[in-house]
Amino acid sequence: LILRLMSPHIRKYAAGGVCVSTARLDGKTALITGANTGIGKETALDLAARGARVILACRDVKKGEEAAAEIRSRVGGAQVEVRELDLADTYSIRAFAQRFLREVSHLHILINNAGVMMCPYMKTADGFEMHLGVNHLGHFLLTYLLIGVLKRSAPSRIVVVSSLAHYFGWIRFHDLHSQGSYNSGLAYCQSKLANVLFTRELARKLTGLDVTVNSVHPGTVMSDLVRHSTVMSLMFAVFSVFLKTPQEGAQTSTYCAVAEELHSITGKHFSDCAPASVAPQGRCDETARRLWDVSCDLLGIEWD
Ligand SMILES: NC(=O)C1=CN([C@@H]2O[C@H](COP(=O)(O)OP(=O)(O)OC[C@H]3O[C@@H](n4cnc5c(N)ncnc54)[C@H](OP(=O)(O)O)[C@@H]3O)[C@@H](O)[C@H]2O)C=CC1
Ligand SMILES: CC1=C(/C=C/C(C)=C/C=C/C(C)=C/C=O)C(C)(C)CCC1
Repeated sequence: LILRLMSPHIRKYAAGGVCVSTARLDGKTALITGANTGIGKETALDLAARGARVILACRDVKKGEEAAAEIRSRVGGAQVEVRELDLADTYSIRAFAQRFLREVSHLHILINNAGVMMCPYMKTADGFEMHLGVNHLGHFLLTYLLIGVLKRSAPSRIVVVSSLAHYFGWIRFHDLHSQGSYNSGLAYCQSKLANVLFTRELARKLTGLDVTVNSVHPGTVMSDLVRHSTVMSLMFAVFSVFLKTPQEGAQTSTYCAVAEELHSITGKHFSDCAPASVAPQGRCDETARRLWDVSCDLLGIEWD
């Protein structure tokens, strides 16, 4: 009964920061990975409502089309398109980028949102551990392939959806793919720390080019992310009143993508539409550079 009485107050508190920017995005193009559900879908809806052409990059085109139809029904005149992208397969990422670059001339907002959490030990098509492969390496390659169009479209922004979970991660350079020992929670935390370190190093490399990159903790959000963990699914069900809705969880991604006051802010981390602190292991330039070099080697690319 107490919880029920308190519920509206808890909900108001749990909802967190709101993006109050009224910035319009008419004539702008945005690309969001994993936009068929959860935080990505709500971010896509918000950007579409601001007038952007929004490309939903999804591994399951059918699910993507369902999300696009929902967005069109909620936002009159929404310009949303679905393209196939499986971040667990570098062939798919390259095919996606090739088609994208053929069909789309500008890209003003890239949101690296897709993610997998606490899955059983699995490898991507290229033999990368799934968390590292999808959450970090897949987005690393995608960003590499799209950096030219982002530069040509400047001012442009990259938003990397990381997590507070990066605090509990460290980069295990001696066993990046967890072949020696695997803990699904730690593998997730490692990949979210990689997101923060990637943001840091990319921001350094893009200095002066009017392409910014910031990372985000969306909050603890009720979504399909916990699908692989029974314990987490139960916790989410029990604590649901404390969790953000996906719409609330999308606020900080949207804020980093559109807020006027962030036009020249880069290499920073945000939560609840405000600057947030980064764990010490996420502030180490040497680790960021080392991870960058290892990622290039694994993907067979050169990116200075
Ligand atoms: N929910 C939370 O509490 C928190 C979430 N985050 C981060 O927010 C981001 C969004 O998560 P959220 O919306 O909660 O989770 P969801 O599980 O609802 O959404 C994740 C999205 O990523 C997609 N995805 C997974 N694997 C791949 C792949 N191989 N290729 C392409 N797309 C893929 C999923 O597609 P499909 O539907 O086909 O599986 C889905 O669209 C993630 O990066 C997550 O780490 C961070 C902190 C907390
Ligand atoms: C125990 C507990 C909570 C549960 C937290 C959980 C389950 C966090 C999950 C975080 C995730 C999934 C991060 C992803 O990057 C709440 C709701 C804060 C309320 C207070 C007690």
